[in-house]
Amino acid sequence: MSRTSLSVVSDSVTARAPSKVNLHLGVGPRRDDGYHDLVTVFQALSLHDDIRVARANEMSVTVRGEGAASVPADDSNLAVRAALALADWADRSGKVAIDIDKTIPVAGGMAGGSADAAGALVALAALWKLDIGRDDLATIAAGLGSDVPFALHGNTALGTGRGERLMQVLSRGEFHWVLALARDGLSTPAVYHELDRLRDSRSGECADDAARDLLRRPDELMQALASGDPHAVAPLLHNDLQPAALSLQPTLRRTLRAGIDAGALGGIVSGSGPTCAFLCADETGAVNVAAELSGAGVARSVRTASGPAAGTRVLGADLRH
Ligand SMILES: C[C@@](CO)(OP(=O)(O)O)[C@H](O)COP(=O)(O)OP(=O)(O)OC[C@H]1O[C@@H](n2ccc(N)nc2=O)[C@H](O)[C@@H]1O
Ligand SMILES: Nc1ncnc2c1ncn2[C@@H]1O[C@H](COP(=O)(O)OP(=O)(O)O)[C@@H](O)[C@H]1O
Repeated sequence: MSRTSLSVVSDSVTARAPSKVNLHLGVGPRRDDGYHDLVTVFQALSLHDDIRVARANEMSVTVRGEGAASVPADDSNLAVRAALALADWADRSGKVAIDIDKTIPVAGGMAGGSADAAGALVALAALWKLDIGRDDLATIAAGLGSDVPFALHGNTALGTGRGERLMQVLSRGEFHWVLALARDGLSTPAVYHELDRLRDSRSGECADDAARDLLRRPDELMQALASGDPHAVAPLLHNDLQPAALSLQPTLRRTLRAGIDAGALGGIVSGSGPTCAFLCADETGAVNVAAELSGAGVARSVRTASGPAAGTRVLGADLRH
């Protein structure tokens, strides 16, 4: 090894973190700690955020891109919380400048904040050259939010517990999606709360049998994913949070209908919403559906994306000799 390469120092590292859609989201009754047990199938999508971390004299965060104005630029930013949690694990100071380039809609049900947290963890582990295993990283991630472990993991996975316990799901080929971004976001706790309210108003306490049913593993969907056939997957898309999201934002019904009318195989509210995700037969189909949806005036903006996408990974480091 030459003397030059021995003294190479990375000044900054950039990580890319994916968004997600829940192809299946089964939600159990509210637990005593306020969370809900889930059985969910996550798929990571190509729509991503880039998170750059650089050595600095103090902690700072800047956010640009999609919805940047509504993202906190203080200690409540999930990427800052992630940096502080990792610094604590490594027993070092968290003096870094974090720069987030957002493409994932904020408060859109696509886990953008979780992606930024995962990006900060992966980029900083590389910048600081930490000897940290996947399990420790996943434990720190789960402490930051239920969706953060999946943002690290990527691909397609079955999530249980709060959504933080993951098992890889076999998914063949590439799936093509159209995403209809809404004008206003939806708060995740508010949507879970609305689901509880709707369930309570229907039947009082959730019976044990009914709760077990809600948390059944979606085997048919998992077989369809393994077949790689979007026609088989589309009718099996399911989201228990969808009625709650529609109750809080009734105009989403029109968006869902417009996507199907435009030729999508299936449409669903993504997680807690309000982004609507449409599964299409192929890439050309997705481009056509996106064009028609854009013209229908039912969304703030329309994107195409593919999945499964890789988990959070380092893109590159800026080196100083
Ligand atoms: C709904 C989902 C579906 O994947 O994603 P989004 O649509 O928000 O992206 C997730 O469950 C969101 O996960 P995440 O956004 O990480 O939530 P957390 O920070 O852990 O929790 C925020 C709040 O959501 C509610 N919550 C979250 C997860 C869960 N299993 N049960 C819950 O009841 C709780 O009210 C909690 O206080
Ligand atoms: N880095 C971040 N990016 C986006 N939102 C963040 C971030 N840090 C904190 N937040 C807060 O988290 C909330 C949820 O954002 P987000 O993760 O984008 O949506 P969702 O939970 O619907 O997937 C936002 O309203 C925002 O106030």
